[in-house]
Amino acid sequence: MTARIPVVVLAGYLGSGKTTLLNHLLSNNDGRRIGVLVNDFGSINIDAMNVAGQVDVAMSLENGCLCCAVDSDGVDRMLERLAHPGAPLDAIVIEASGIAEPRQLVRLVLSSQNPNIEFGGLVEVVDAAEFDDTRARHPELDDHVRLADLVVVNKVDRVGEADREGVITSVREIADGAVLAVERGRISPGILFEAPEVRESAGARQLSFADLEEHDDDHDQHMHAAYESVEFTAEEPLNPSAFLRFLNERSRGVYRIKGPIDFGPSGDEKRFMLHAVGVYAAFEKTRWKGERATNLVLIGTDLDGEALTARLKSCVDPDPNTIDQMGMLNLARHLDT
Ligand SMILES: Nc1nc2c(ncn2[C@@H]2O[C@H](COP(=O)(O)OP(=O)(O)OP(=O)(O)O)[C@@H](O)[C@H]2O)c(=O)[nH]1
Repeated sequence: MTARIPVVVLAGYLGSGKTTLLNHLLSNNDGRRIGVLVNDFGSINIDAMNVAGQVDVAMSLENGCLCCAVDSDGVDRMLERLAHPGAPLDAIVIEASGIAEPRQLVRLVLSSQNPNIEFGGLVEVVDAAEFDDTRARHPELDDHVRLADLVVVNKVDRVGEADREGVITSVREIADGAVLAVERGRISPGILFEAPEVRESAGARQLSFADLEEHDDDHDQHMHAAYESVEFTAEEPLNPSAFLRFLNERSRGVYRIKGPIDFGPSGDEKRFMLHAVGVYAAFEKTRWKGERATNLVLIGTDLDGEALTARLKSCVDPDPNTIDQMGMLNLARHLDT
C-alpha cells in the first residue's frame, strides 16, 4: 500500500514570507521529495532546473522537487499530474498568491477526486511587524488565521521582544490551530509531513513517537522552530461517538493526528487508520495484522499532553459490547473508500 501524498496549502498576505518559508522547506527537506505548485516561478530558489520554465509543465528538479506554475483553475489538473500512483513525491505544497482566498484552495484540495492525495493542512504566514496594520486594512485576515491549521508568525526579527509577545498573543487569541513564531520561515518540516522512511512504511508500521524524536534529533534545533508530539495508546476499544466528539472539538495547538484506532465490535473489529489535520479527518478501514490497539500520535505546538491524554482516555468505551451504531454511521461520513 502506498501512502497518500499530503497536500499543504501555504497562504499569507503579500510579502508575509510564503516563498521564504517554501524555500526553507525545499532546502531543509531531510530527504523528503516535495512537489510545489506556485503562481510564479520567479522567486523560487531553483538551482538546477532540467526543463526551461514553461507554465503548466511539471518540472523535475535536481533536489527532488517537482515544480509547477498554475492558476487556481489548474490546481486539480496539476495535482493529477504530480500525484499519480508511484509518484516520486512525499509531499506537495501549493503556494497561494498573496491575495488568494485560502478557503477556495483548501476546498479544491478537499474536493479533489485524486485517490493519491490527502489534505495536508492550511498554513497561514503572517508578518509579525505588519500584523496589526494588515488586520486593520484587511479584516478577512482574522478569518484566515482562524481557519489555518498552522499559523506561522514570521519576521520576528523585525519586532522588539514586547511587540513580539503582543503579536503572538493576538494570533493565539484568534487561532484555533497550532502557532509557531519564526524568522525567515524556518519551521521544522516535521510538523507538516512525515519523514520519508515513515511514509514509505505506511502499510507495515505507524508513525511512532520514537520516529519523530529520532528524526528531530538530526536537526540543528536552533535552525527550526520546533513542534511537539504526544503519543496515546489504548488496549481497550474506543467509543466512536466519543472519539468523533474529541475530533470535532479541535484541540488547540494540534496540527495533525495519525494512527490506527480500535473501535472494537462497534467498528466491525476493523483497523481504522486516522489521518486528521485541523478539523478535517479521514479514516481508512484496513485489517489488523498484529495486536489490536489504538496508537495515535498528535503533532502540534504548545500541546497540553496531560489534558490531551485525559480527553483521549475518556473516549475508551465503557461498554464495548454494545454496538454504537449512531457513532459508526457518523464515522462512515469520514471514511476514505
Ligand atoms: N527581516 C525579515 N525579512 C524576511 C523574513 N522572511 C522573509 N523576509 C523578507 O520579506 C520579503 C518578502 O518575503 P517573501 O517570502 O517573498 O514573501 P511572500 O509572502 O512570498 O510574498 P508575495 O509572493 O509577494 O506574496 C523578502 O524580501 C524576504 O527576504 C524574516 O523573517 N525577517
